[in-house]
Amino acid sequence: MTVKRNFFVIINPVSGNGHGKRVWQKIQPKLNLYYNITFCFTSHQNHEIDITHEALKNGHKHFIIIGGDGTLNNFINGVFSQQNIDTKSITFGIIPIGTGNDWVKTHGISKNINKALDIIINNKTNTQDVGCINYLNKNIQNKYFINLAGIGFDGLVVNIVNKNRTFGKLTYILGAVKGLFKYHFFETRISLNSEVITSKACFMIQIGICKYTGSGMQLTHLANPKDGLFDITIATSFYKWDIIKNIFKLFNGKIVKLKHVKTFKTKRLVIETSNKNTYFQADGEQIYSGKIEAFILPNAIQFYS
Ligand SMILES: Nc1ncnc2c1ncn2[C@@H]1O[C@H](COP(=O)(O)OP(=O)(O)OP(=O)(O)O)[C@@H](O)[C@H]1O
Repeated sequence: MTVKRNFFVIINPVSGNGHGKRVWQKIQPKLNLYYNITFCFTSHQNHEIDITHEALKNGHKHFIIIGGDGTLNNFINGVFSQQNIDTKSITFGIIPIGTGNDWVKTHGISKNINKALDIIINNKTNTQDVGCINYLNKNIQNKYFINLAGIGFDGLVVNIVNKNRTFGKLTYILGAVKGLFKYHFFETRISLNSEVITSKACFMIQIGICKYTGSGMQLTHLANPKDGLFDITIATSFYKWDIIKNIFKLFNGKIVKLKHVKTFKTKRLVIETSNKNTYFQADGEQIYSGKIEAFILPNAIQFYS
């Protein structure tokens, strides 16, 4: 008789408009056939971090996340904010039930619950880079991300979307439309690859590991999650009309070809922004603003895909 492996399941019951509980009831019997399961529902925002710490302390190394990009991001932050367990020995799979589910798009992980579950059961693992944000002028814990971090317009959209996610797939589009009436340019100074880039009218900075954000937009469409490098996109002087005119280019990746958009590859950068009301986001979760250093941890996570 083969010994069943232990898996720890984290379920966000409010993710993607509250389907978590139902999805869990549906897949629990199948999971029990293959694994010894311990599970925990999140009860408040960022609870995933404490749950992950506790599970790792209790010897768990294999995880299944039932949630969206935010739930996954909090799990990753739980993994990297502890020192007891070697992060490279940890594996995770995802059942994507969120609103945007952008990270899974890069890796071709199905949004069909049964197919996503089969990917975990097939036991084939992959690795990718992890981004780390270090606050240089504030005493705030590092923030980790596995998809994209952004400053400016997309940070504002995340701020809007996090207040109301009741519109399903349209949530991010409606957030972007609302953002059009609220955004402002910010002043920035970016140091990367021995170069300094300055702008008095920056619209958005993207720090990409993967390709998709905001429910399918491609702002770093050449990103390779395994090359040890960030894909940086910097858009300046983008006025309302420029956004409306180029809306389709946001989704097909051609946005990076416009004259106000510059792209770079780097493994480290430092960003300073002037305006206190400039929003920052990581994997669709709003994070603190400030002077930041972002650097990459090459192939630092192992997941089922
Ligand atoms: N019980 C809870 N009550 C309120 N918020 C919670 C709870 N559990 C987790 N959260 C928070 O919900 C947030 C959003 O979760 P998640 O991103 O997975 O779903 P989503 O926003 O619908 O999907 P996506 O990010 O893919 O668009 C996360 O910040 C998470 O910490």
